[in-house]
Amino acid sequence: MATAAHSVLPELDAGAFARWRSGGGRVVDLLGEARELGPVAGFRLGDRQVVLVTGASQVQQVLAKSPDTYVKRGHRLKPLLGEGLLCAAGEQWRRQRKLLQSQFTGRGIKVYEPQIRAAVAAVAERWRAAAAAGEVREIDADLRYFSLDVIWRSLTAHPLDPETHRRLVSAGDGFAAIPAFAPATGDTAIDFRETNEHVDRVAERAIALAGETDEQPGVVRVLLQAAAELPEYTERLVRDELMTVVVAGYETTATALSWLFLLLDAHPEQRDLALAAGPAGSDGRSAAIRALIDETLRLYPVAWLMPRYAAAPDTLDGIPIEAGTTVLLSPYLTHRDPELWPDPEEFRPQRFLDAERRPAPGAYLPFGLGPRACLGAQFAVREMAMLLEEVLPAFRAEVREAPAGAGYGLTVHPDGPVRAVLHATGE
Ligand code: HEM
Repeated sequence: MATAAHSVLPELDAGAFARWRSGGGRVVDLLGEARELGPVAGFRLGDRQVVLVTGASQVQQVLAKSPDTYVKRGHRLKPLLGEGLLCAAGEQWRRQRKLLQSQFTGRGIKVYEPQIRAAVAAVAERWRAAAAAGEVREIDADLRYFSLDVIWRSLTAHPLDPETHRRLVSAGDGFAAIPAFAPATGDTAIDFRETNEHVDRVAERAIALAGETDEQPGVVRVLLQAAAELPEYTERLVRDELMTVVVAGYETTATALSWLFLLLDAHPEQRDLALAAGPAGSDGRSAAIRALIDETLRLYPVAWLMPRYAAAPDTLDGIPIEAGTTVLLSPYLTHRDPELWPDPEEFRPQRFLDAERRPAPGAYLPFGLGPRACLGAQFAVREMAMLLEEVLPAFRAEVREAPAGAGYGLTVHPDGPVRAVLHATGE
């Protein structure tokens, strides 16, 4: 909460950034150091002021209460996704969001459930064969395939084909080259031509395939209708929006699922507890599975760093914020704040089952908060839950090779393949 008396921004000393940089440290370590200074803390990048906001009420203020003060300006994905929803701003963003919102409400996503179910069945079939053969599988690759298949089927009513899969995996390598926070690492411009070529071809294919079905799937239909009626919906914008949905929803969901299987491997009792919470399809089982998802996203909120730009002066926690300041929010650091989350490093899904202890506003934000919160949050949770409802009772994934740690790029991700043997358990 803003107070009348102004305090001074606690800042990392001038040498901290230089020391961190020359030591080849990770961005998360620098930010972790800043977080120790308080809920609102700063450091300087050359002549640029950066303010890290991790306190719950201040996060709430930036994202939910004052979204017109703290705006998105540019986006790390803009060279690839152009004016798509993730990168758009101002009035244009508002119009675009309104158009797609109806497709992603609780009711809107019901339409996609048969497509999700088909993608779940394909994973279960692959895992059944792998379990029978005792094969070691890269389950992170299976989960990426699954989340792409879900989006592709939802957009086009067709299963993912090998050509599209190949193009999207290549494009994904282009996205992976994007640093967590470009100014911090000083990286030079990346050449996105090849990635954009893949993205263009995939968008063309999505539109062509969606046109083959009589009943065009929701998102594509809505976009093509807009293109026919509204001059601002150019061919390029339709492409940007379609690819935004694919890109924003693919790696994020797959990465969250990879973390979930790694956490369950380290805490096998949590799988047993979730299955014991009630029979298949019961409310108890659903709530327990939802808690596994929520707790995974608390420890590993895939979009772990969200930049904003102060378009006007403001006060945060009594600290004046000048217009032009870069403001960083980190769900990852907020979710691991011991003042907000007891024993924050522990994987304890039960904390989400206790209705009396709802997180404070601003303390939990794996999907962001406020008007720019994730468009696909309900879709992502539904997709993850439908997969888990099917595969958790049927298989236990025994991880044979786990990555050494986390990579902190555009997403926080396991920094290597997750190799596992699947044991058929057949509930
Ligand atoms: C576990 C999975 C996911 C996570 C953790 C996640 C996280 C996020 C976060 C944190 C934001 C806000 C970024 C910011 O405020 O700067 C966001 C925005 C967005 N997400 Fe997701 N997301 C996920 C899945 C999806 C899916 C499945 C879709 C689409 C089907 C999607 C589409 C979008 C879009 C379009 C935006 C931009 C919204 C806007 O600016 O109006 N996301 N996501």
